[in-house]
Amino acid sequence: MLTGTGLVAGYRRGVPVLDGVDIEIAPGEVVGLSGPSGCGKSTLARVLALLQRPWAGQVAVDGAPVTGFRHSAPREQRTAIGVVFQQPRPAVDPRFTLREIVAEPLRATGTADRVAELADLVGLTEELLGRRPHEVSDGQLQRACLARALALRPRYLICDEMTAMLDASTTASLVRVVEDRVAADRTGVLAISHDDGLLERWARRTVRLGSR
Ligand SMILES: Nc1ncnc2c1ncn2[C@@H]1O[C@H](COP(=O)(O)OP(=O)(O)OP(=O)(O)O)[C@@H](O)[C@H]1O
Repeated sequence: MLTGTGLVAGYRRGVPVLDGVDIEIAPGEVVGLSGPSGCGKSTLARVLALLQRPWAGQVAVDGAPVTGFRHSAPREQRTAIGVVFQQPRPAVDPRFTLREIVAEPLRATGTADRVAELADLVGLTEELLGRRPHEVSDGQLQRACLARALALRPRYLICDEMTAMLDASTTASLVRVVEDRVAADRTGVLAISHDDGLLERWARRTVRLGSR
């Protein structure tokens, strides 16, 4: 279980964006997260992905409380949680090929086979893997970002508006990739979206963050 308990987080002193949020994502479960623009969905995503330290409250991964965030997050906990953001371009190094982007988390273990397997999973051809971000579409780049997020077989996956910039067919295809991971590996998913229709189809239950 990936849990957040009593989470308080924000950017300006004394103005919390999250003010006591509780959330839990079980293995094999897709939890939707919706709410008006600015209510803190991405902030919650970053806290649960261990990329931002909450001011108060606790994140726990499979029962183990998280003590460090960002670079001080323990590797075992950091790699248990994959994350995909809305905009793929700021999330990648523009000098890398798609192959290098997908292979980034694998550098320590270094398996070329795994890159081929991941590319196949998300529908990237060998030819696309050789291109750089400016030579591919947003949808193709987002496929690479999803493959990168799945590279280390995370137990939890946070999709922060992953498909908001994409057309209906690419959206359906990426949602299918994630659904397959849920079915095959019992990955727990937090699916953040403005699109209530998408969450209705995708999530077993949806948590709504209030407006401020
Ligand atoms: N880096 C930052 N510095 C200062 N304020 C920020 C920062 N990031 C977000 N905020 C503010 O925190 C609040 C919550 O932002 P957040 O991105 O978490 O909301 P959201 O629900 O994901 O919004 P959206 O649906 O528009 O993406 C907003 O008022 C936003 O302006």
